[in-house]
Amino acid sequence: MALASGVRFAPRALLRPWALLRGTTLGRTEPAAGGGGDGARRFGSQRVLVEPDAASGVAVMKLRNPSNALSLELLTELVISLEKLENDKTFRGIILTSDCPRVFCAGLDLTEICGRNPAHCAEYWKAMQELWLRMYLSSLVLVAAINGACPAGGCIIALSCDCRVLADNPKYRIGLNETLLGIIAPFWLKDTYVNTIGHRASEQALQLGSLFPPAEALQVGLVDQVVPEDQVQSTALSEMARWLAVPDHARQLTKNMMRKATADRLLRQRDADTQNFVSFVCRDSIQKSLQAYLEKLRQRKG
Ligand SMILES: CCCC/C=C/CC(=O)SCCNC(=O)CCNC(=O)[C@H](O)C(C)(C)COP(=O)(O)OP(=O)(O)OC[C@H]1O[C@@H](n2cnc3c(N)ncnc32)[C@H](O)[C@@H]1OP(=O)(O)O
Repeated sequence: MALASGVRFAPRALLRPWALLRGTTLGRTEPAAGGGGDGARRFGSQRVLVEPDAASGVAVMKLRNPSNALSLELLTELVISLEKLENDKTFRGIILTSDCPRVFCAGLDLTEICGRNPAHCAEYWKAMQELWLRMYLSSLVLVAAINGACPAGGCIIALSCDCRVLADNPKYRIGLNETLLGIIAPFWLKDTYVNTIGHRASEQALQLGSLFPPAEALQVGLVDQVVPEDQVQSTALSEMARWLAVPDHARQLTKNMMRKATADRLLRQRDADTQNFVSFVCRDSIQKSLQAYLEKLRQRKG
C-alpha cells in the first residue's frame, strides 16, 4: 500500500476476478457513439459500459444488467473495470450510473443465493466483499449518479462512493431494507451506513428496513444532492469537478484515514463473515423467505 501520489489503497489480488468471468466480452474497446477523438473510446463488458474522457480524467461507468441486480458476473465485471481505470494514470474519477430504466441497482441478485449450494453462495459473497473493498478504498473519486431505485446492496454500492446525487423521483427510494426480507445486514454494511448517516439514524433505518424517498434521503444524509432527473448527470459532473479540485495525494490520504479502519474490520474477518453469510442464507427458513420474496417480485411485475 503506497503512500505517495498515485496512492493505491485497494488491496490487490484479494481475488483474481478474471478467473470468475465466464465468456464475457470484457476488455473490448469500441469507438464512442458520435465521435472517435482522443479519449473517446469506450470499453467494457456485457454488463458494464465504460465511457472514458481522457481530457477530463473522468470515466462514466454504466451498469447494464437486468434491474442491475448484482449477479456474480456483474460484480466481477465491475471489479475489473474499476481496476482497469485505477491502473491507468489518466483517470482521477468515475461517475457510476445505470443504463437500466428506473433502477440504479436492485441489490444482491437473489437468484445467486436462492436454491444454490453453499460453495456457490460463498463464492458469490466473496465477490460482493471484494467489490465493496475496492470501491470503498478506491484512490479515485467515485460519484454515484443515482438515476433509479437503490435498495439494499444498491445502496451499499452508492454508499461506497464519495458522493451521491439522486434523481428527484418518489419511486427512486434508497436504503438498507434487509430486515423486510427477513435477512440481516452484515456488520460492514451496517458500518458503512453508520459512517454515512450516524448511529441513531442507522439504528432506526436498519431495524425498520427504511427505503427513503429523495427528500428524506437528503435530510438524513444518505445522499448529497437531489436534483431533477435530467440534471443528475450534469450535477454529478459538477460534484466531480469540486472533488477533483483538491490535490490527489491530500484527498486520497484523507479518504484512507477516514475509511481504513472500517475496511480493515472486514479484511480481518473476511472468512468468518463468509461463513456466517453462507450458514445464514442456506438455512431452510431463509431459503423459504427468499423464495417467497422472489416470487412476489415476479408476480408484481405481471
Ligand atoms: C444475509 C445477509 C445478506 C445481506 C445483504 C443483502 C443485500 C441485498 O441487496 S438483498 C436484495 C434486496 N433487493 C431488493 O429488495 C430489491 C428487489 N427489487 C425491487 O424492489 C424492484 O425490482 C426494483 C424496485 C429494484 C425495480 O422495480 P421494477 O418494477 O423496475 O422491476 P421489477 O419488475 O420489480 O423487476 C424486474 C425483474 O428483476 C427481478 N429482480 C428485481 N430485483 C431482483 C433482485 N434483487 N434479485 C434478483 N432478481 C431481481 C424481478 O424478479 C424481475 O424479474 P423477471 O423479469 O424475471 O420477472
